[in-house]
Amino acid sequence: METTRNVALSAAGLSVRRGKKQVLKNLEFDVIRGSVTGLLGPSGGGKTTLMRAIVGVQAGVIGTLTVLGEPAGARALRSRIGYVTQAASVYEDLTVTENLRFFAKLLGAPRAQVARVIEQVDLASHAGELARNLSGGQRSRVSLAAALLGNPELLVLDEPTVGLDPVLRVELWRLFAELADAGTTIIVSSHVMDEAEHCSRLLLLREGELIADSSPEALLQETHTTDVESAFLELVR
Ligand SMILES: Nc1ncnc2c1ncn2[C@@H]1O[C@H](COP(=O)(O)OP(=O)(O)OP(=O)(O)O)[C@@H](O)[C@H]1O
Repeated sequence: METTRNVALSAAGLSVRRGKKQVLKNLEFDVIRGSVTGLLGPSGGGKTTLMRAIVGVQAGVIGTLTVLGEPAGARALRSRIGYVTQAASVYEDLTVTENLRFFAKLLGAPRAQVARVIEQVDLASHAGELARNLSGGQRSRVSLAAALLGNPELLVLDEPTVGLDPVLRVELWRLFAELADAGTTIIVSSHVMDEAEHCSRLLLLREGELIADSSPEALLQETHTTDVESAFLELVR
């Protein structure tokens, strides 16, 4: 049994209805602080909806969802959570540094953190470039850098590795591991099953249901498979 202090997230009887459709169905899980949890599953499975519920921007949430000891959506959580959506939010006519200075000001984060977060996402050589001239992957890293300002305790990242080349992908996973080692809890979604190996814990969502809640190693063992893609296929058979 985990102590409450060690639990970053706790969901019980968590359901979400969007329009006529029930898109999350009675989810039950805990996430331990300082872990990297992968939210995996096919498109439309409910990953983004679950992330939106965790950060408190999803309507129609039923059940219990406790985040860092507070009910999801509580005002006190705003500065404690960093959220990166699939669509990068950057100002086109500002440079990378100017974008981050702006976000630091909004958050009340020290300006001195700007250079650090730019370094963390490997954009130092592009710091003076206008956002409009960046590639898609570079823009999404600006959003990630903004989410790192203020040292949030929980990072919620929706498909952060989409559009990145393999080298950058590996570097980003290394950064996530370092942040987790330092105590940050990370929830990261992906529909690339291979990325599961970088997570300490996997939550597999399919059509709104949690079909696995396991470590990558245990999942492979339980399903007698050698990769997460095959494990997933085995589970849905
Ligand atoms: N605004 C909305 N109104 C009604 N239903 C929605 C809305 N947005 C998403 N849905 C439905 O909710 C379900 C889950 O969508 P969600 O975006 O959470 O899935 P996902 O696993 O993140 O998919 P993807 O990997 O494609 O981003 C889908 O069936 C989708 O059609």
